[in-house]
Amino acid sequence: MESETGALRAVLVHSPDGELNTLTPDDHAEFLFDELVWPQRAREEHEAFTTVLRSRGVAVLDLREGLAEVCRDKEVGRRLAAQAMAGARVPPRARDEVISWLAELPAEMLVRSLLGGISSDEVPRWVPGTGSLWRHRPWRLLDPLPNQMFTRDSSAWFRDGYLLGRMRSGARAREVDLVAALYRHHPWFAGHAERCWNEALPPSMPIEGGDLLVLSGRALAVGVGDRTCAAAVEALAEELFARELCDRLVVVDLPRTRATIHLDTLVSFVDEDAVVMSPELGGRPVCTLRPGRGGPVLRHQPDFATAAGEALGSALRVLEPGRDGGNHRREQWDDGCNVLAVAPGEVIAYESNELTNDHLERHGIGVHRIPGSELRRARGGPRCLSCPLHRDS
Ligand SMILES: NC(=O)NCCC[C@H](N)C(=O)O
Repeated sequence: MESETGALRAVLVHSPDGELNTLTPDDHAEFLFDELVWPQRAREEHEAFTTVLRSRGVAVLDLREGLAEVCRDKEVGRRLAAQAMAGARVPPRARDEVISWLAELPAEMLVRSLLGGISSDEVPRWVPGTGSLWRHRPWRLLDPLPNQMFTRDSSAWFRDGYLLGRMRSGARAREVDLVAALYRHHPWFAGHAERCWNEALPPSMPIEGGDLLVLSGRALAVGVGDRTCAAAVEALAEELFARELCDRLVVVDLPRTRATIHLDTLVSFVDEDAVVMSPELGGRPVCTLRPGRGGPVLRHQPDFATAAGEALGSALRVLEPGRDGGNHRREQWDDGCNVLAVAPGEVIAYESNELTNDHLERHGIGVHRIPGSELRRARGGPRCLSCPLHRDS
């Protein structure tokens, strides 16, 4: 992966399912959803998204199906069950038995439980250790993963390898275990097991894929804000520079608000030399990190466009829908700036963001408009819903 806009050849997605059904008015915020969504409609919207991808010749791997394939190997299934149970609400004396029960389920059912969560009363009575309170006061034994559909955040590909997310919120931490298992065991990724660029970085330093933009085969842009911390970026720079994978990080300081959780909520590439960008990003502090003898060397930059243009080697065209008037902040909240390029000058966007989409079309960008009335309630757009695995360079 050496760009954000080269013709998209393969992508990892996750079609939402049972994990959306389990949210309640009391806990949706804890799971980083601003509202409850209508699961069936969200699924249909997601299907509309993958239909466009397939119609453009993109190979689509669905995480749910891919995981079921890898869990047919019982050892892999057992390891995933054990990982899930390590953080689950299960009394210690029943843990091994519950792991064995899960590991023996058909692969599809195991995957459904890992994604959708488990209530204690779903565990069959014959599993030893599932005693009295267990039956009479059922509890959520394993939390669901309703944000798994935002495959952008749990991992990100750069060059011929990938970075695994270190998620800021516990509600998303387990997503990474599932993606890591897919990369380790699915035939699509044969030969890539050793290509995780940030394996050595500790989980205590959060970094999420939505904060990473691939500027070129030598440069990344990284947002530091609500989700990704400066320490993680510093460590990432050291790691990538030491491996000589990259020689420039453009680091953008993001506002810490719900509307601006990741860098890609404020900017995405729409063409080789063009971005759609919220005017809010324009005034943010930006610097570059480059390799130096005593560690990464920091240089302040006037703004994102200048720093990114320098990395690209040519001026960046900045399309700012709000500059023409109209209430762009409303659309930014609904992921107007979070579009997925399927080829240079051709993007997928939510249809409701009319001001932004019209602006892009006036500037020569082709826009595939998809429905997103339910999906956008979780604060993620088409870019968030996709993890590109391969693009033309
Ligand atoms: N890259 C992105 O902006 N991803 C969207 C993440 C939305 C999810 N509900 C979250 O708060 O993490």
